[in-house]
Amino acid sequence: MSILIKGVLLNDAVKDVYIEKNEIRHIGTDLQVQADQVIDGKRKALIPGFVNAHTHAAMTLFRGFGDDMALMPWLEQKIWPNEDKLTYEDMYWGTKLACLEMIKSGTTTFSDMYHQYEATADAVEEMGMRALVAGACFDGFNLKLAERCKRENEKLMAEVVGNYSDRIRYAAGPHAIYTVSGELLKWIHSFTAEHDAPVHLHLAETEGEVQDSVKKFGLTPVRYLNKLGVLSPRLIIAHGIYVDDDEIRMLADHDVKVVHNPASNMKLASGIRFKFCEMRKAGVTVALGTDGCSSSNNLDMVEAMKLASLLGKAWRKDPEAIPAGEIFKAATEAGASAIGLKAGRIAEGYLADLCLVDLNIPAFIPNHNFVSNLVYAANGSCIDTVICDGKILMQDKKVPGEEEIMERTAELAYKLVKES
Ligand SMILES: N[C@@H](CCSC[C@H]1O[C@@H](n2cnc3c(=O)[nH]cnc32)[C@H](O)[C@@H]1O)C(=O)O
Ligand SMILES: [Zn+2]
Repeated sequence: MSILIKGVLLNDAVKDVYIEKNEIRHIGTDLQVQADQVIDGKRKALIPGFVNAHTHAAMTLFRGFGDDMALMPWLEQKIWPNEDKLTYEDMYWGTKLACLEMIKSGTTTFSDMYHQYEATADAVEEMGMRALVAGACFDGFNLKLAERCKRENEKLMAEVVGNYSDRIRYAAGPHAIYTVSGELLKWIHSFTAEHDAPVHLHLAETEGEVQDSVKKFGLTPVRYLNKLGVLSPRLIIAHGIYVDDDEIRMLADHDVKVVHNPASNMKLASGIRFKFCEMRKAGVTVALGTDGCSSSNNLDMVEAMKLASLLGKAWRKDPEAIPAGEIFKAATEAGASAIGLKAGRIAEGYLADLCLVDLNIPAFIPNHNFVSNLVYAANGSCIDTVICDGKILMQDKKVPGEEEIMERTAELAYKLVKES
């Protein structure tokens, strides 16, 4: 299987890009190669596929449900009681809708933390995307439940993870420090060290979480994790809003990855002063995510880039903070490196996870500065073609089977919420 993209705009020059199997093989001008498929890149730009580094895919089912609430009442009153009722079918179709939405807005990889590992993985497998799927758990500081979480993760590793293609990888998914005991966090740290797997955790998301952490553990969230000995390069923390300078240094020293979720942080009013610049300066890998569709309420990484950049400028009163090129890197290269993928860049030898952007729309006219237009002027609907793992997932803005996915998910979500 090979693809030749002819005459496409790439970093301000017109290039040909040749893809063989799942890799970018050659980048040049006027490449004379035979390919199974040829894509005309005229009036299109080539970018790496986005990496949505924190989401709960099947939360598409709860889009528009439980709006305008703060994190804890939203989770406790609206989300958790309904998540308990999710069936395999709900999860599978909810994830398919998330994949559809992500493909349509240029995301090729996402890092997920939700229920029912297999339902998520089955949907991702069929949609052709890449995902880091977390074996999510919380023990509520209950020893019996902690044991259950351990057995579930062991079982996933022994019997489930290997059934999927290498587009799907396993992470452990302890939910947060207010729902998961220190003992379980430590167990997860050593279990994942043995298997060299990432750990995906919500951390330092609200002021309330920090206050509770100080009350309960005598330490702020990052210091608490440091004391438990679970900070590592495999740890991916979502949110990380409430961290001081010493904690940023701890994150940098242990090469912990941080995911900024601007839409969710603003909608739940969790906090706006995400320290993007300080973290980058300290050498922390900062990726970008949307979070789930009940707090986001979409999975559009183009929109997330704009929100992150503008929010960062606004609270600092500094228009020079987080320029377009920097947030574009967070949404691509940093996301890929956070989850350990050789992707997020267009270079020979990198994974063929790519998007063609339609330049024939008002947001790209004039095109003095492509990255500026992409971040500040466009939204996810500018994406025309998506390639993941060397296969075309969308062409001319059409994804095969999209009508069925929308119909099925709408029905299931309606039933779920109506019965709540
Ligand atoms: N309770 C599950 C695992 C949790 S999945 C991840 C959870 O994170 C929830 N969630 C979504 N967004 C956020 C957020 O911003 N902060 C904290 N939790 C969130 C989501 O609704 C879901 O319940 C089990 O042990 O089987
Ligand atoms: Zn989340």
